[in-house]
Amino acid sequence: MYIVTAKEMYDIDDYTISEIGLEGKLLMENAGRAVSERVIKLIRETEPVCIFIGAGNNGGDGFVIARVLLDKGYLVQVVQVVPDEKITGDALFHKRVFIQCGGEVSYLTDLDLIREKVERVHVVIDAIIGIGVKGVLREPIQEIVRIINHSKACVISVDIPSGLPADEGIGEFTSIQADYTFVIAAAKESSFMVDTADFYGQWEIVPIGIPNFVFQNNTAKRQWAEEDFGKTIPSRHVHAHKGSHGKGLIIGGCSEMPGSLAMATKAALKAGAGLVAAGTTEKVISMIAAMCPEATYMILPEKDGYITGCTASPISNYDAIAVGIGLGRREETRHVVAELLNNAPCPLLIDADGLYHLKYQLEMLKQRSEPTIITPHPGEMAMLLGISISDLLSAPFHYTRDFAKANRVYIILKGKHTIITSPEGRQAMESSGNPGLAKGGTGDVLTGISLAMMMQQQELFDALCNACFIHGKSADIQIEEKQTYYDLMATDVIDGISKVYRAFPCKRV
Ligand SMILES: NC(=O)C1=CN([C@@H]2O[C@H](COP(=O)(O)OP(=O)(O)OC[C@H]3O[C@@H](n4cnc5c(N)ncnc54)[C@H](O)[C@@H]3O)[C@@H](O)[C@H]2O)[C@@H](O)CC1
Ligand SMILES: Nc1ncnc2c1ncn2[C@@H]1O[C@H](COP(=O)(O)OP(=O)(O)O)[C@@H](O)[C@H]1O
Ligand SMILES: [K+]
Repeated sequence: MYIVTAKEMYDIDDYTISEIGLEGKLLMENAGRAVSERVIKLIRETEPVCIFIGAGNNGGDGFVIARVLLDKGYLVQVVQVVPDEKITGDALFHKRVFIQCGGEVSYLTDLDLIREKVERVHVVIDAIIGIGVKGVLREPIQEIVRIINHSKACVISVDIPSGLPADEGIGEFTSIQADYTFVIAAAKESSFMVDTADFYGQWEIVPIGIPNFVFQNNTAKRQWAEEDFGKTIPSRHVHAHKGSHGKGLIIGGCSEMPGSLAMATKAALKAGAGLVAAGTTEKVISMIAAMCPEATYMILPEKDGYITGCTASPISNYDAIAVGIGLGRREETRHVVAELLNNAPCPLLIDADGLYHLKYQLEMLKQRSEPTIITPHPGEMAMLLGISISDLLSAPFHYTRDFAKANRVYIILKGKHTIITSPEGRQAMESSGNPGLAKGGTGDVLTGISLAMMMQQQELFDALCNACFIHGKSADIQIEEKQTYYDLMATDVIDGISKVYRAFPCKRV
């Protein structure tokens, strides 16, 4: 599934029409038919339907839907909310076809009449405005939207709830509140944003015949799905030995936060790392060694229970290093992150307190020759950017892409929809997981899984997407099988990793 801005969608449509030769009328027919098929599954023929139609191509889709429903025997009324002369091009073509098939169209301006109509129908199909919306809805459309939103009818939007912007980062709008939205061809950014997602109601993408490569050439954003995990997760060779699956080091922990290191270490081993060492203070080692007997330990210098350095120890023979969890935010500890940024000769993942230390030395990111990965939650990402969390969440694709490109870093921005970004600006959204994960320690588990994935034979970007997939799916399976959103613990997510591998078996060579 691809994720697009309005401009990207228009480019995709234009290319399909002008270069491939699938005419706009045909795409509109496909769109209207695809939506109708879904509508027919949702509503009965006896339920009166009113289709509201606006001036653009979204309205054109509405005329196709009206024709298909009329033909199937549905009780369809069509209300045009703009005068006849505004209906042009492909939309006018499909309006004429609808009328030729016996359809009737009424242009209504009287808001009382519209209110009466809406009160009498069971279903409203909203084909007023699609991705072409500019600014806040003008009157009388704004009032019509208000009437529809106040009615008891089930509201089904075509492509996008009318009035809602397709792109992230647009603050001011008025919108239809849909119960269902059938999104045409590709997901729009706004369907994932905290402030806009709910307007869609339940939503689903309907394909309209645009070839895959056209999406690939026009957008760098997509959803990471089960099939992607299945295709990219590396096999475990029958002749494998522990060195085949990576030797990782996790540096973190302090006297007050020993558990986070234990969980990350355990998660890394459970997710498939061959060897994992935990680098921390002597005291923390004595606290956690029994929790994770499979790991090895590296004693690091400390002051008052906090790590103060790491490069005096042998860090050169690891395939990947993670730093930051449970590290603490003391100034003496900052040096640990600086040492690793300077010297880690392998992919370096920075999480949690490590990100606070990174803020003071961001310029070092560009100097690294090996990849760096950061795994912030929105609070940490906003801190790194120097903006508010709400600003970040209004346009997360934009902010993370700019930061990743400017600092040559991979980012996992965690949340309900986690966004993974490469230094080139490629972006994937990974949406598994559930509110049970909103609990301390689950981020540490993701760090461990990510470290394990970074050391397997797969592209780094895919590795990070797969780590998020394993983490979220593990939580989902635990909730399906035994736990609830209340009692899911980070350690349960570690246990669930086995279930993910069982449910989605990896290839074996
Ligand atoms: N070939 C294509 O481009 C295809 C487009 N499709 C549909 O076409 C839609 C996009 O069509 P358009 O580009 O014609 O745009 P829309 O139909 O989304 O909206 C444009 C119309 O809305 C009016 N409008 C915009 N902002 C307004 C505001 N604030 N208040 C009141 N009126 C406002 C404009 O004056 C214009 O008449 C998609 O969402 C999708 O439903 C599909 O039919 C598939 C093929
Ligand atoms: N409501 C939610 N739905 C899905 N995933 C969630 C939700 N809340 C949290 N998560 C996931 O849980 C993890 C929390 O990480 P983080 O905030 O760093 O936790 P901590 O540092 O306390 O371990 C992230 O992977 C995030 O994507
Ligand atoms: K619409």
